[in-house]
Amino acid sequence: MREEVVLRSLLLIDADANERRQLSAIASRAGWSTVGASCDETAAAILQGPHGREVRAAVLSSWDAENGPALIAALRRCRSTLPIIALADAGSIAQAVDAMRAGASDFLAKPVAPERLLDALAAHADRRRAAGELAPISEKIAPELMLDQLVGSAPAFRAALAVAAKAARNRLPILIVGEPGSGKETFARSIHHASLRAKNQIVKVDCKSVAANIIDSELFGHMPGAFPGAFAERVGRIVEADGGTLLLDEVGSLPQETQEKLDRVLATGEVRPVGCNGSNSVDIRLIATSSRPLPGDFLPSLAERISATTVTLPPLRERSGDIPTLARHLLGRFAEEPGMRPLSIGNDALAILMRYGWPGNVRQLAGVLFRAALQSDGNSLTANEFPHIAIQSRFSGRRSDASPDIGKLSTDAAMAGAPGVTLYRQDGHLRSLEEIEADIIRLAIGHYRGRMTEVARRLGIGRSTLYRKLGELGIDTAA
Ligand SMILES: Nc1ncnc2c1ncn2[C@@H]1O[C@H](COP(=O)(O)OP(=O)(O)OP(=O)(O)O)[C@@H](O)[C@H]1O
Repeated sequence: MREEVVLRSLLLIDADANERRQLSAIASRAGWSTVGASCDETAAAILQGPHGREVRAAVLSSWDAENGPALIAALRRCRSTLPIIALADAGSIAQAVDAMRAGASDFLAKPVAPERLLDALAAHADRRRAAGELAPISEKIAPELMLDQLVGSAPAFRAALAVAAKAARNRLPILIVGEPGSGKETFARSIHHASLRAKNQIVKVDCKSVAANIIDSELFGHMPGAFPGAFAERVGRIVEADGGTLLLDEVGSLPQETQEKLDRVLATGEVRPVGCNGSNSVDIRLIATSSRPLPGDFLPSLAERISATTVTLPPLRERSGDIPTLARHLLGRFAEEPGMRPLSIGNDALAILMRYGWPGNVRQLAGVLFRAALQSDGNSLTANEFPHIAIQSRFSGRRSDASPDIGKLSTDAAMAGAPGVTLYRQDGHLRSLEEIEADIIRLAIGHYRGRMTEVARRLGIGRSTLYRKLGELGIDTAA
Protein backbone atom coordinates (compact mmCIF):
# COMPACT_ATOMS: atom_id res chain seq x y z
CA MET A 1 0.00 0.00 0.00
CA ARG A 2 2.79 2.41 0.99
CA GLU A 3 4.60 1.49 -2.20
CA GLU A 4 1.60 2.72 -4.24
CA VAL A 5 1.57 6.15 -2.53
CA VAL A 6 5.30 6.54 -2.82
CA LEU A 7 5.24 5.72 -6.52
CA ARG A 8 2.62 8.32 -7.35
CA SER A 9 3.43 11.47 -5.41
CA LEU A 10 2.76 14.64 -7.40
CA LEU A 11 4.13 18.14 -6.72
CA LEU A 12 1.58 20.87 -7.55
CA ILE A 13 3.03 24.35 -7.89
CA ASP A 14 0.73 27.36 -7.93
CA ALA A 15 0.43 30.50 -5.82
CA ASP A 16 -3.33 29.98 -5.74
CA ALA A 17 -4.44 27.38 -3.19
CA ASN A 18 -7.75 26.87 -5.04
CA GLU A 19 -5.96 25.86 -8.24
CA ARG A 20 -3.87 23.40 -6.23
CA ARG A 21 -6.98 21.97 -4.57
CA GLN A 22 -8.76 21.44 -7.89
CA LEU A 23 -5.78 19.71 -9.45
CA SER A 24 -5.28 17.63 -6.36
CA ALA A 25 -8.88 16.39 -6.64
CA ILE A 26 -8.32 15.36 -10.27
CA ALA A 27 -4.97 13.71 -9.59
CA SER A 28 -6.30 11.76 -6.63
CA ARG A 29 -8.81 10.03 -8.94
CA ALA A 30 -5.88 8.22 -10.52
CA GLY A 31 -4.35 7.39 -7.17
CA TRP A 32 -1.81 10.24 -6.98
CA SER A 33 -1.02 11.63 -3.56
CA THR A 34 -0.23 15.34 -3.89
CA VAL A 35 1.96 17.88 -2.20
CA GLY A 36 1.45 21.58 -2.85
CA ALA A 37 3.96 24.43 -3.19
CA SER A 38 3.03 28.10 -3.55
CA CYS A 39 6.41 29.22 -4.93
CA ASP A 40 9.65 27.91 -6.38
CA GLU A 41 11.51 28.02 -3.04
CA THR A 42 8.94 25.75 -1.39
CA ALA A 43 8.97 23.44 -4.43
CA ALA A 44 12.76 23.15 -4.33
CA ALA A 45 12.68 22.58 -0.57
CA ILE A 46 10.18 19.72 -1.03
CA LEU A 47 12.30 18.09 -3.75
CA GLN A 48 15.42 18.36 -1.60
CA GLY A 49 13.63 17.32 1.60
CA PRO A 50 13.44 13.83 3.11
CA HIS A 51 10.51 12.84 0.87
CA GLY A 52 11.85 14.50 -2.28
CA ARG A 53 12.58 11.20 -4.03
CA GLU A 54 8.95 10.18 -3.65
CA VAL A 55 7.80 12.96 -6.00
CA ARG A 56 7.27 11.40 -9.43
CA ALA A 57 6.09 14.46 -11.39
CA ALA A 58 5.40 18.17 -11.03
CA VAL A 59 2.59 20.30 -12.45
CA LEU A 60 3.06 24.07 -12.88
CA SER A 61 -0.56 25.02 -13.01
CA SER A 62 -0.23 28.63 -14.19
CA TRP A 63 2.54 28.98 -16.78
CA ASP A 64 4.03 32.42 -16.79
CA ALA A 65 6.55 33.21 -19.48
CA GLU A 66 8.47 35.58 -17.24
CA ASN A 67 9.06 33.35 -14.20
CA GLY A 68 8.33 29.92 -15.66
CA PRO A 69 11.78 29.25 -17.19
CA ALA A 70 13.55 30.07 -13.89
CA LEU A 71 11.15 27.84 -11.98
CA ILE A 72 11.74 24.93 -14.35
CA ALA A 73 15.51 25.51 -14.12
CA ALA A 74 15.26 25.41 -10.31
CA LEU A 75 13.28 22.14 -10.41
CA ARG A 76 15.71 20.64 -12.92
CA ARG A 77 18.64 21.55 -10.65
CA CYS A 78 17.01 19.45 -7.91
CA ARG A 79 15.91 16.60 -10.18
CA SER A 80 17.10 16.67 -13.79
CA THR A 81 14.69 13.98 -15.02
CA LEU A 82 11.54 15.01 -13.15
CA PRO A 83 8.54 15.08 -15.52
CA ILE A 84 7.24 18.67 -15.43
CA ILE A 85 3.87 19.48 -16.94
CA ALA A 86 3.04 23.13 -17.54
CA LEU A 87 -0.55 24.38 -17.78
CA ALA A 88 -1.55 27.71 -19.28
CA ASP A 89 -4.58 29.48 -20.62
CA ALA A 90 -5.67 28.32 -24.04
CA GLY A 91 -4.90 30.40 -27.07
CA SER A 92 -1.18 30.62 -27.39
CA ILE A 93 0.99 28.08 -29.11
CA ALA A 94 3.86 30.46 -28.35
CA GLN A 95 3.40 29.64 -24.65
CA ALA A 96 3.58 25.92 -25.37
CA VAL A 97 6.75 26.42 -27.34
CA ASP A 98 8.21 28.63 -24.58
CA ALA A 99 7.43 26.11 -21.87
CA MET A 100 8.85 23.20 -23.86
CA ARG A 101 11.98 25.15 -24.73
CA ALA A 102 12.40 26.02 -21.05
CA GLY A 103 12.46 22.29 -20.34
CA ALA A 104 8.87 21.35 -19.51
CA SER A 105 8.08 17.77 -20.41
CA ASP A 106 4.63 18.71 -21.63
CA PHE A 107 2.18 21.54 -21.94
CA LEU A 108 -1.60 21.47 -21.63
CA ALA A 109 -4.08 24.23 -22.34
CA LYS A 110 -6.51 25.26 -19.61
CA PRO A 111 -9.21 24.38 -18.85
CA VAL A 112 -7.68 20.93 -18.81
CA ALA A 113 -9.96 17.94 -19.22
CA PRO A 114 -9.19 15.67 -16.26
CA GLU A 115 -8.60 12.71 -18.59
CA ARG A 116 -6.00 14.65 -20.57
CA LEU A 117 -4.08 15.62 -17.45
CA LEU A 118 -4.15 12.08 -16.11
CA ASP A 119 -3.05 10.70 -19.49
CA ALA A 120 -0.16 13.15 -19.64
CA LEU A 121 0.87 12.31 -16.07
CA ALA A 122 0.68 8.59 -16.74
CA ALA A 123 2.62 8.92 -19.99
CA HIS A 124 5.42 10.92 -18.38
CA ALA A 125 5.63 9.45 -14.93
CA ASP A 126 4.96 5.79 -15.57
CA ARG A 127 8.28 4.31 -16.51
CA ARG A 128 6.65 1.39 -18.22
CA ARG A 129 5.38 3.71 -20.93
CA ALA A 130 7.55 5.65 -23.34
CA ALA A 131 8.18 9.15 -22.09
CA GLY A 132 5.56 11.53 -23.31
CA GLU A 133 4.31 9.47 -26.19
CA LEU A 134 0.65 9.80 -25.33
CA ALA A 135 0.90 13.41 -24.29
CA PRO A 136 -1.46 15.75 -26.04
CA ILE A 137 0.82 18.76 -26.52
CA SER A 138 0.13 19.05 -30.23
CA GLU A 139 -3.60 19.04 -29.50
CA LYS A 140 -3.87 22.79 -29.78
CA ILE A 141 -2.41 22.76 -33.27
CA ALA A 142 -5.39 21.02 -34.80
CA PRO A 143 -7.13 23.03 -37.48
CA GLU A 144 -10.62 22.20 -38.67
CA LEU A 145 -10.12 19.98 -41.71
CA MET A 146 -12.58 19.46 -44.55
CA LEU A 147 -13.38 15.82 -45.31
CA ASP A 148 -11.19 15.92 -48.42
CA GLN A 149 -8.28 17.31 -46.37
CA LEU A 150 -8.20 14.35 -43.99
CA VAL A 151 -5.01 12.46 -44.61
CA GLY A 152 -5.20 8.80 -45.50
CA SER A 153 -5.36 6.52 -48.51
CA ALA A 154 -5.52 3.07 -46.89
CA PRO A 155 -8.62 1.20 -48.12
CA ALA A 156 -10.24 1.05 -44.66
CA PHE A 157 -9.68 4.79 -44.20
CA ARG A 158 -11.10 5.61 -47.65
CA ALA A 159 -14.13 3.44 -46.83
CA ALA A 160 -14.67 5.43 -43.61
CA LEU A 161 -14.38 8.69 -45.57
CA ALA A 162 -16.92 7.49 -48.13
CA VAL A 163 -19.49 6.64 -45.41
CA ALA A 164 -18.83 10.01 -43.74
CA ALA A 165 -19.18 12.00 -46.98
CA LYS A 166 -22.46 10.30 -47.81
CA ALA A 167 -23.83 10.70 -44.28
CA ALA A 168 -22.87 14.38 -44.14
CA ARG A 169 -25.63 15.14 -46.62
CA ASN A 170 -28.52 13.89 -44.46
CA ARG A 171 -29.49 14.69 -40.86
CA LEU A 172 -29.52 11.21 -39.33
CA PRO A 173 -27.38 10.39 -36.30
CA ILE A 174 -23.89 9.02 -36.90
CA LEU A 175 -21.72 6.88 -34.68
CA ILE A 176 -17.95 7.12 -35.16
CA VAL A 177 -15.99 4.26 -33.65
CA GLY A 178 -12.21 4.21 -33.44
CA GLU A 179 -9.39 3.80 -30.94
CA PRO A 180 -8.33 6.85 -28.90
CA GLY A 181 -6.58 9.42 -31.06
CA SER A 182 -7.62 7.80 -34.35
CA GLY A 183 -9.46 10.91 -35.54
CA LYS A 184 -13.08 10.54 -34.34
CA GLU A 185 -13.55 14.16 -33.33
CA THR A 186 -11.72 15.34 -36.43
CA PHE A 187 -14.11 13.29 -38.57
CA ALA A 188 -17.13 14.54 -36.64
CA ARG A 189 -16.13 18.17 -37.20
CA SER A 190 -15.42 17.56 -40.87
CA ILE A 191 -18.84 15.94 -41.30
CA HIS A 192 -20.46 18.95 -39.64
CA HIS A 193 -18.60 21.31 -41.98
CA ALA A 194 -19.65 19.29 -45.01
CA SER A 195 -23.30 19.33 -43.93
CA LEU A 196 -26.07 21.85 -44.53
CA ARG A 197 -25.72 22.77 -40.85
CA ALA A 198 -22.18 24.07 -41.30
CA LYS A 199 -23.21 27.67 -40.72
CA ASN A 200 -24.53 26.75 -37.27
CA GLN A 201 -22.61 25.52 -34.24
CA ILE A 202 -21.15 22.14 -33.45
CA VAL A 203 -21.47 21.69 -29.67
CA LYS A 204 -19.30 19.08 -28.00
CA VAL A 205 -19.96 17.26 -24.72
CA ASP A 206 -17.38 14.81 -23.43
CA CYS A 207 -19.68 12.27 -21.76
CA LYS A 208 -16.78 10.60 -19.96
CA SER A 209 -15.64 13.71 -18.12
CA VAL A 210 -19.03 15.08 -16.98
CA ALA A 211 -20.08 13.63 -13.61
CA ALA A 212 -23.17 11.40 -13.71
CA ASN A 213 -25.09 13.68 -11.31
CA ILE A 214 -24.83 16.73 -13.58
CA ILE A 215 -24.92 15.21 -17.05
CA ASP A 216 -28.70 15.63 -17.41
CA SER A 217 -28.49 19.30 -16.51
CA GLU A 218 -25.52 19.70 -18.89
CA LEU A 219 -27.38 18.11 -21.81
CA PHE A 220 -31.01 19.05 -21.24
CA GLY A 221 -30.64 22.19 -19.09
CA HIS A 222 -32.47 22.87 -15.81
CA MET A 223 -34.96 25.24 -14.23
CA PRO A 224 -34.25 27.34 -11.11
CA GLY A 225 -34.76 25.17 -8.00
CA ALA A 226 -34.67 21.91 -10.00
CA PHE A 227 -32.18 20.55 -7.46
CA PRO A 228 -30.20 21.99 -4.53
CA GLY A 229 -27.78 24.57 -5.90
CA ALA A 230 -29.75 25.19 -9.14
CA PHE A 231 -30.24 28.91 -8.51
CA ALA A 232 -30.70 30.08 -12.09
CA GLU A 233 -32.07 28.56 -15.26
CA ARG A 234 -29.52 26.77 -17.39
CA VAL A 235 -29.79 26.23 -21.13
CA GLY A 236 -28.68 22.72 -22.00
CA ARG A 237 -26.10 21.83 -24.62
CA ILE A 238 -28.77 20.22 -26.82
CA VAL A 239 -30.65 23.51 -27.08
CA GLU A 240 -27.35 25.32 -27.72
CA ALA A 241 -26.81 22.97 -30.66
CA ASP A 242 -30.23 23.75 -32.15
CA GLY A 243 -29.89 24.04 -35.93
CA GLY A 244 -26.41 22.56 -35.76
CA THR A 245 -24.66 19.41 -34.58
CA LEU A 246 -24.39 17.87 -31.11
CA LEU A 247 -21.14 15.96 -30.73
CA LEU A 248 -21.30 13.43 -27.89
CA ASP A 249 -17.81 12.14 -27.22
CA GLU A 250 -17.64 8.66 -25.65
CA VAL A 251 -21.40 8.23 -25.74
CA GLY A 252 -21.02 4.78 -24.15
CA SER A 253 -20.30 6.51 -20.81
CA LEU A 254 -23.80 8.05 -20.55
CA PRO A 255 -25.78 6.77 -17.55
CA GLN A 256 -28.76 4.53 -18.38
CA GLU A 257 -31.35 7.17 -17.44
CA THR A 258 -29.68 9.80 -19.59
CA GLN A 259 -29.61 7.36 -22.50
CA GLU A 260 -33.39 7.02 -22.18
CA LYS A 261 -33.91 10.80 -22.15
CA LEU A 262 -31.60 11.26 -25.13
CA ASP A 263 -33.46 8.54 -27.00
CA ARG A 264 -36.71 10.46 -26.43
CA VAL A 265 -35.16 13.70 -27.68
CA LEU A 266 -34.03 11.99 -30.86
CA ALA A 267 -37.41 10.33 -31.35
CA THR A 268 -39.54 13.43 -30.71
CA GLY A 269 -37.29 16.43 -31.33
CA GLU A 270 -38.40 17.75 -27.92
CA VAL A 271 -36.10 18.53 -24.96
CA ARG A 272 -37.38 18.81 -21.40
CA PRO A 273 -35.01 20.63 -19.03
CA VAL A 274 -34.60 19.10 -15.55
CA GLY A 275 -37.38 20.40 -13.27
CA CYS A 276 -39.52 21.69 -16.15
CA ASN A 277 -42.95 20.42 -17.13
CA GLY A 278 -42.87 21.76 -20.66
CA SER A 279 -40.43 21.09 -23.47
CA ASN A 280 -38.62 22.92 -26.29
CA SER A 281 -38.47 21.75 -29.89
CA VAL A 282 -34.98 21.33 -31.25
CA ASP A 283 -33.48 20.44 -34.58
CA ILE A 284 -30.14 18.77 -34.03
CA ARG A 285 -27.98 16.22 -35.83
CA LEU A 286 -26.27 13.93 -33.34
CA ILE A 287 -22.76 12.66 -33.98
CA ALA A 288 -21.64 10.26 -31.27
CA THR A 289 -18.17 8.81 -30.85
CA SER A 290 -16.92 5.78 -29.02
CA SER A 291 -13.46 4.32 -28.69
CA ARG A 292 -14.87 0.81 -28.47
CA PRO A 293 -18.09 -0.86 -29.61
CA LEU A 294 -21.06 0.34 -27.53
CA PRO A 295 -21.29 -1.54 -24.20
CA GLY A 296 -23.61 -4.55 -24.02
CA ASP A 297 -25.99 -2.80 -21.57
CA PHE A 298 -26.37 0.30 -23.78
CA LEU A 299 -30.05 1.13 -24.40
CA PRO A 300 -30.94 -0.97 -27.50
CA SER A 301 -33.29 1.57 -29.10
CA LEU A 302 -30.69 4.37 -28.74
CA ALA A 303 -27.93 2.10 -30.00
CA GLU A 304 -30.02 1.25 -33.04
CA ARG A 305 -30.83 4.91 -33.69
CA ILE A 306 -27.27 6.20 -33.45
CA SER A 307 -25.45 3.31 -35.08
CA ALA A 308 -27.60 3.05 -38.20
CA THR A 309 -24.75 4.96 -39.84
CA THR A 310 -21.45 3.87 -38.35
CA VAL A 311 -18.08 5.20 -39.45
CA THR A 312 -15.32 2.83 -38.35
CA LEU A 313 -11.86 4.37 -38.22
CA PRO A 314 -8.92 2.00 -38.61
CA PRO A 315 -6.15 2.24 -36.00
CA LEU A 316 -2.97 3.84 -37.31
CA ARG A 317 -1.02 0.57 -37.07
CA GLU A 318 -3.39 -0.87 -39.66
CA ARG A 319 -2.67 1.96 -42.07
CA SER A 320 1.00 2.52 -41.54
CA GLY A 321 1.38 3.25 -45.26
CA ASP A 322 -0.33 6.58 -44.47
CA ILE A 323 2.33 7.55 -41.94
CA PRO A 324 4.71 9.37 -44.36
CA THR A 325 1.90 11.60 -45.67
CA LEU A 326 0.49 12.14 -42.19
CA ALA A 327 3.92 13.00 -40.79
CA ARG A 328 4.52 15.59 -43.52
CA HIS A 329 1.04 17.01 -43.03
CA LEU A 330 1.54 17.33 -39.27
CA LEU A 331 4.99 18.92 -39.64
CA GLY A 332 3.43 21.38 -42.09
CA ARG A 333 0.80 22.28 -39.48
CA PHE A 334 3.40 22.83 -36.77
CA ALA A 335 5.54 24.97 -39.10
CA GLU A 336 2.75 27.52 -39.33
CA GLU A 337 2.91 28.23 -35.61
CA PRO A 338 4.97 31.10 -34.18
CA GLY A 339 8.43 29.98 -33.14
CA MET A 340 8.32 26.86 -35.33
CA ARG A 341 9.93 26.34 -38.74
CA PRO A 342 9.42 24.09 -41.77
CA LEU A 343 11.02 20.67 -41.34
CA SER A 344 11.23 17.69 -43.63
CA ILE A 345 11.57 14.12 -42.44
CA GLY A 346 14.07 11.55 -43.65
CA ASN A 347 13.36 8.04 -44.91
CA ASP A 348 15.20 6.46 -41.97
CA ALA A 349 12.90 8.27 -39.54
CA LEU A 350 9.79 7.38 -41.55
CA ALA A 351 10.79 3.72 -41.63
CA ILE A 352 10.97 3.68 -37.82
CA LEU A 353 7.64 5.47 -37.45
CA MET A 354 6.02 3.01 -39.86
CA ARG A 355 7.16 0.01 -37.88
CA TYR A 356 5.82 1.23 -34.53
CA GLY A 357 2.40 0.15 -33.21
CA TRP A 358 0.99 3.62 -32.24
CA PRO A 359 -1.40 2.71 -29.40
CA GLY A 360 -2.33 6.42 -29.19
CA ASN A 361 -2.84 6.62 -32.97
CA VAL A 362 -2.63 9.94 -34.89
CA ARG A 363 -2.66 12.01 -31.68
CA GLN A 364 0.38 10.13 -30.44
CA LEU A 365 2.12 10.51 -33.80
CA ALA A 366 1.44 14.25 -33.68
CA GLY A 367 2.82 14.46 -30.12
CA VAL A 368 5.97 12.55 -31.01
CA LEU A 369 6.58 14.67 -34.12
CA PHE A 370 5.91 17.91 -32.28
CA ARG A 371 8.42 17.06 -29.58
CA ALA A 372 10.99 16.00 -32.19
CA ALA A 373 10.38 19.22 -34.14
CA LEU A 374 10.99 21.32 -31.02
CA GLN A 375 14.20 19.53 -30.23
CA SER A 376 15.66 19.32 -33.72
CA ASP A 377 18.44 21.68 -34.80
CA GLY A 378 18.56 20.66 -38.46
CA ASN A 379 16.16 21.04 -41.36
CA SER A 380 15.14 17.42 -41.53
CA LEU A 381 14.12 14.96 -38.79
CA THR A 382 16.23 11.82 -38.72
CA ALA A 383 15.92 8.46 -36.96
CA ASN A 384 18.02 9.88 -34.10
CA GLU A 385 15.16 12.15 -33.14
CA PHE A 386 12.93 9.18 -32.25
CA PRO A 387 14.93 7.05 -29.81
CA HIS A 388 11.89 5.78 -27.82
CA ILE A 389 10.03 4.84 -30.96
CA ALA A 390 13.12 3.18 -32.41
CA ILE A 391 13.50 1.01 -29.32
CA GLN A 392 9.88 -0.06 -29.41
CA SER A 393 9.94 -0.66 -33.16
CA ARG A 394 12.70 -3.21 -32.81
CA PHE A 395 10.54 -6.22 -33.58
CA SER A 396 10.21 -5.46 -37.21
CA GLY A 397 9.92 -7.49 -40.35
CA ARG A 398 11.61 -4.82 -42.43
CA ARG A 399 14.97 -3.26 -41.85
CA SER A 400 14.99 0.42 -42.65
CA ASP A 401 18.32 0.19 -44.46
CA ALA A 402 16.98 -2.58 -46.68
CA SER A 403 14.16 -0.32 -47.84
CA PRO A 404 15.68 2.93 -48.96
CA ASP A 405 12.79 3.84 -51.23
CA ILE A 406 10.22 5.07 -48.77
CA GLY A 407 7.83 6.00 -51.57
CA LYS A 408 7.71 2.36 -52.59
CA LEU A 409 7.63 1.21 -48.99
CA SER A 410 4.69 3.40 -48.25
CA THR A 411 2.73 2.16 -51.28
CA ASP A 412 3.50 -1.46 -50.44
CA ALA A 413 2.54 -0.96 -46.85
CA ALA A 414 -0.60 0.90 -47.74
CA MET A 415 -1.66 -2.00 -49.94
CA ALA A 416 -0.95 -4.50 -47.25
CA GLY A 417 -2.45 -2.17 -44.65
CA ALA A 418 0.64 -2.70 -42.44
CA PRO A 419 4.42 -2.90 -42.71
CA GLY A 420 5.27 -5.91 -44.84
CA VAL A 421 7.94 -8.57 -44.80
CA THR A 422 10.35 -8.39 -47.67
CA LEU A 423 10.61 -11.59 -49.76
CA TYR A 424 13.80 -10.62 -51.58
CA ARG A 425 17.41 -10.20 -50.56
CA GLN A 426 19.22 -7.09 -51.67
CA ASP A 427 20.94 -9.13 -54.42
CA GLY A 428 17.49 -9.84 -55.89
CA HIS A 429 17.28 -13.52 -54.82
CA LEU A 430 14.43 -14.86 -52.70
CA ARG A 431 15.06 -15.14 -48.97
CA SER A 432 14.77 -18.56 -47.32
CA LEU A 433 11.46 -19.70 -45.83
CA GLU A 434 13.08 -19.72 -42.41
CA GLU A 435 14.18 -16.08 -42.69
CA ILE A 436 10.74 -15.01 -43.89
CA GLU A 437 9.03 -16.99 -41.14
CA ALA A 438 11.27 -15.42 -38.50
CA ASP A 439 10.46 -11.95 -39.84
CA ILE A 440 6.72 -12.66 -39.79
CA ILE A 441 6.91 -13.80 -36.19
CA ARG A 442 8.95 -10.73 -35.19
CA LEU A 443 6.48 -8.51 -37.01
CA ALA A 444 3.54 -10.20 -35.24
CA ILE A 445 5.24 -9.78 -31.84
CA GLY A 446 5.77 -6.08 -32.56
CA HIS A 447 2.26 -5.65 -33.97
CA TYR A 448 0.55 -7.24 -30.97
CA ARG A 449 3.06 -5.65 -28.61
CA GLY A 450 4.39 -8.84 -27.16
CA ARG A 451 1.02 -10.42 -26.29
CA MET A 452 2.06 -13.98 -27.12
CA THR A 453 -1.40 -15.54 -26.88
CA GLU A 454 -2.66 -13.06 -29.45
CA VAL A 455 0.45 -13.56 -31.63
CA ALA A 456 -0.11 -17.33 -31.65
CA ARG A 457 -3.83 -16.95 -32.33
CA ARG A 458 -3.28 -14.53 -35.21
CA LEU A 459 -0.58 -16.67 -36.76
CA GLY A 460 -2.88 -19.69 -36.44
CA ILE A 461 -0.50 -21.76 -34.33
CA GLY A 462 -0.53 -22.96 -30.73
CA ARG A 463 1.43 -21.14 -28.04
CA SER A 464 3.77 -24.08 -27.57
CA THR A 465 4.50 -24.15 -31.32
CA LEU A 466 5.16 -20.41 -31.18
CA TYR A 467 7.65 -20.81 -28.32
CA ARG A 468 9.32 -23.76 -30.11
CA LYS A 469 9.73 -21.63 -33.23
CA LEU A 470 11.16 -18.73 -31.20
CA GLY A 471 13.85 -21.10 -29.99
CA GLU A 472 14.50 -22.74 -33.36
CA LEU A 473 14.65 -19.47 -35.26
CA GLY A 474 16.72 -17.74 -32.57
CA ILE A 475 14.18 -14.98 -31.94
CA ASP A 476 14.94 -13.19 -28.71
CA THR A 477 11.70 -11.64 -27.41
CA ALA A 478 13.52 -9.80 -24.68
CA ALA A 479 15.87 -8.06 -27.13
N1 LIG B 1 -6.86 11.70 -40.94
C1 LIG B 1 -6.31 12.70 -40.28
N2 LIG B 1 -5.67 13.66 -40.97
C2 LIG B 1 -5.05 14.67 -40.31
N3 LIG B 1 -5.02 14.80 -38.98
C3 LIG B 1 -5.66 13.88 -38.25
C4 LIG B 1 -6.33 12.78 -38.86
N4 LIG B 1 -6.86 12.01 -37.90
C5 LIG B 1 -6.54 12.58 -36.73
N5 LIG B 1 -5.83 13.71 -36.93
C6 LIG B 1 -5.26 14.56 -35.88
O1 LIG B 1 -4.97 13.71 -34.77
C7 LIG B 1 -5.30 14.32 -33.53
C8 LIG B 1 -6.28 13.42 -32.78
O2 LIG B 1 -7.50 13.35 -33.48
P1 LIG B 1 -8.92 13.34 -32.74
O3 LIG B 1 -8.93 14.24 -31.56
O4 LIG B 1 -9.94 13.58 -33.80
O5 LIG B 1 -8.96 11.82 -32.24
P2 LIG B 1 -10.09 11.09 -31.37
O6 LIG B 1 -10.25 9.74 -31.96
O7 LIG B 1 -11.31 11.96 -31.30
O8 LIG B 1 -9.38 11.02 -29.96
P3 LIG B 1 -10.04 10.66 -28.52
O9 LIG B 1 -10.64 9.30 -28.63
O10 LIG B 1 -8.89 10.66 -27.59
O11 LIG B 1 -11.03 11.75 -28.23
C9 LIG B 1 -5.86 15.69 -33.89
O12 LIG B 1 -4.80 16.62 -33.77
C10 LIG B 1 -6.28 15.56 -35.33
O13 LIG B 1 -6.20 16.81 -36.00
